[in-house]
Amino acid sequence: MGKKTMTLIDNRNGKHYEYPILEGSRGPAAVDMRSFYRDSGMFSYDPGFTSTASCRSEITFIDGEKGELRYRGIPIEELATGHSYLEVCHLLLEGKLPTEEELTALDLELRHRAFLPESLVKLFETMPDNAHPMSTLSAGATALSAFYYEHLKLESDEDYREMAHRIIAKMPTLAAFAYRHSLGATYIYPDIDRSFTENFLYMLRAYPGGKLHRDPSGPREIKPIEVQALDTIFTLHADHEQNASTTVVRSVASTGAHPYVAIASGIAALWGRAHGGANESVIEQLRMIGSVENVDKFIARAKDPKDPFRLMGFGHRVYKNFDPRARILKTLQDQLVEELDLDTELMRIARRIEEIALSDEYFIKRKLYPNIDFYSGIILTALGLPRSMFTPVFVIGRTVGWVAQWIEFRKSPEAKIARPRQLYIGK
Ligand SMILES: CC(=O)SCCNC(=O)CCNC(=O)[C@H](O)C(C)(C)COP(=O)(O)OP(=O)(O)OC[C@H]1O[C@@H](n2cnc3c(N)ncnc32)[C@H](O)[C@@H]1OP(=O)(O)O
Ligand SMILES: O=C([O-])CC(=O)C(=O)O
Repeated sequence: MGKKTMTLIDNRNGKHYEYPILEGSRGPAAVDMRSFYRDSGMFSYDPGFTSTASCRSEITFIDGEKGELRYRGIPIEELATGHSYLEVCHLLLEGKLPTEEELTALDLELRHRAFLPESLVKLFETMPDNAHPMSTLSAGATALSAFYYEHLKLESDEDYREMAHRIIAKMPTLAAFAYRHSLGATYIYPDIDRSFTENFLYMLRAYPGGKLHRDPSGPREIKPIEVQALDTIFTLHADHEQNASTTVVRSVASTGAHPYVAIASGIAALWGRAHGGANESVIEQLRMIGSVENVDKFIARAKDPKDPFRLMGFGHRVYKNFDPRARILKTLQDQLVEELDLDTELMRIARRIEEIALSDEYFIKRKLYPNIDFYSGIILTALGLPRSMFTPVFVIGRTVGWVAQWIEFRKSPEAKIARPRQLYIGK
């Protein structure tokens, strides 16, 4: 039996084009549309890429209507409750969860690679006092490309692994140094005896000499429950298919640039309020709302088309249902409320917003639900992180996703330079 084909018609001139139906496909995407666009000279106009797939990927699956998320086929709920962030890193990079030996090897490798080249540390000194940690972090990631220029040419799987592990391991150190620089505080170097996640809290909290103490007004002991909560937060942020920052990472990859520069570009893209920067804005907004009694007033503002005010942490391009990560964070908040002394007033405001929004015609019609950024800030605050470090935490968690997507792109036989067309409307 011959291959099945589909006929597409260019309705500008009635010309017919015939293409083989892709194996296993159903519906309108059954043929490779690129052939049609190429042969007919047509292209689609899709600002914001609302319905354009830029790649095929095996890494992350989202069903936005149902509110489902899976990394390499495993539901996020299972990963967040039953596996560590390092296991998730292995899963994303290698396509499977690690054995015990593989996990130990990855853990040791990341501990050893957490240190920054000493002269890179001087870069932080060139930044203005009070620089936002996201500026410094993005500059630091770019600078790494100069120190590890050899990663421009990757040949073996081992080369790819080394490149990936190096940047994943160094990102918490870059973020912690960026933060300490913004305070004018002495840098605390990674402690090889501490795990990936604990080390980050340690580098943020310790005094020079590495001491931690129980003084509630100063750096405090790191509780295992804090490490576990932050580890879960890293897992929830680890990947999210072709979001804006990952799209930037893949676009930069498509020109053949250094992987660490692509990741620095991802950091820049993540910073904006419409994307990862929303986690910082949510807390600002909850504080601005101030009390449960004021919630209605701000909901009314969010609905007013003439008012630019938007509810931060609400809405998502793909989820037309509750973001499953927000659900997990909400449960985590309930579990931590006593032990971590969460800000219950902010929690009450957040829950009231959610309650009103989910029963309001405006939000229902537009399918606007809380996203991951809505609930993360309250937990991060209880962990002692200032607002300016919320998006850097997102960066630390997401670095593995960016790297995995970069590698998938570079190894794909379909990889092409990212180069959309435009509709010219000028003279
Ligand atoms: C990790 C992440 O990146 S998750 C996203 C984090 N960002 C935020 O939380 C910021 C607030 N949310 C938003 O700005 C948007 O919902 C985005 C950027 C996340 C998604 O944007 P898009 O998919 O392009 O949706 P778009 O902006 O077209 O919104 C669709 C409609 O919902 C409304 N809407 C979307 N989000 C909100 C919101 N947070 N508050 C009030 N109204 C909203 C829009 O005004 C628009 O209404 P209209 O149809 O009457 O014009
Ligand atoms: O997928 C998106 O558009 C944004 C998002 O939730 C993420 O990057 O985690």
